[in-house]
Amino acid sequence: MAQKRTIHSFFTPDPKKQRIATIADEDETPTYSSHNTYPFPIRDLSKSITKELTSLPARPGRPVNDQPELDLIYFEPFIPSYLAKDLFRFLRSELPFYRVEYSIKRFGVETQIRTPRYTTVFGLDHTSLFDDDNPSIILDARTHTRINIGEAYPRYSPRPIPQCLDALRKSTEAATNCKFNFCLVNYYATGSDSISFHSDDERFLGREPAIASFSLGAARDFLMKHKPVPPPPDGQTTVFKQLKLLLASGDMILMKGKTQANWLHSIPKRAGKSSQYGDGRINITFRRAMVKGGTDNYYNYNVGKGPVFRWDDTAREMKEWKPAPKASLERKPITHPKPEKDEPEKAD
Ligand SMILES: O=C(O)CCC(=O)C(=O)O
Ligand SMILES: [Fe+2]
Repeated sequence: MAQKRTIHSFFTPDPKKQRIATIADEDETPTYSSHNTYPFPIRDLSKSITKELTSLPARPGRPVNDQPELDLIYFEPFIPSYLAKDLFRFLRSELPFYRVEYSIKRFGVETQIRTPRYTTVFGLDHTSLFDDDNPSIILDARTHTRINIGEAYPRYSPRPIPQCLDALRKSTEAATNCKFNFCLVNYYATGSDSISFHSDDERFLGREPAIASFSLGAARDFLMKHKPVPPPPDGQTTVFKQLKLLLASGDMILMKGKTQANWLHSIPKRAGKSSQYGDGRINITFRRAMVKGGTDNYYNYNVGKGPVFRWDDTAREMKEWKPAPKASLERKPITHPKPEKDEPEKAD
């Protein structure tokens, strides 16, 4: 059910409120979303920000549908800029990222592909549910009986959407009247990171999928072009215009209807000056996968089997992240079980 919106929610909030609603509220003890599939616990948004997300979008969306089979709603912005800036920094610091490599057959030759951006993903397809009381348990969505995760999802164990992204998912669902069970995140570290022309038209998304796509951080061009069409028998060719939208921090594009079946989109590499955020940009997409194959596909291409990366605020870049080594048995003071007074609490 869509939440009811008040008229004032369509205006940018009053600047006084901006100071109160900070992401990491100093007076609040932080809480975390934890799960056995997460490399580390993921910090939750403060209560005030979580509440503020329920009153979005900052502006109503405008339809962009002036070309054949193009069906977009453009929220400019969905998230007001002061909040988008905090959310960008928060998510960049708190989420685990991956730089996935995989191989595909290109013209019959096995080719190694390195994804030219950092990615991460959370969610579970429509056939299953995380148990609300114990998210390490997955239930069959129809019968609500426990499923064997290793049998149903043999390659990757699904990850629940952490609170910091789930709050935005709920707000997006209320604003669009669409349902989403997946959240994919891209981090473009510099202008050299990109995504090439593609459409999100996988069968596991069902017919006419709706995809909500958020931008945070540096502005980047979003290009759209129509898929090639066979020439009609009368020889007349339709001319499609290519679209170029400069996506700014806080903007959201809802792609729906026939868009994915007929149009391609990309974020090309870009040269030139950095914005106030440096070159970093986060893209968040909410989607709805219908079958188990979709879950496997999303984890395979957005998490993979490689190392975890985490933002390092001193180095100001993503660094490979490794769990802190556990104190090994040999290092435990077996002969003197009581630690010395000035021994640090943690061995590592
Ligand atoms: O970064 C973006 O705006 C687009 C990302 C995208 O198209 C995708 O992840 O499928
Ligand atoms: Fe896409």
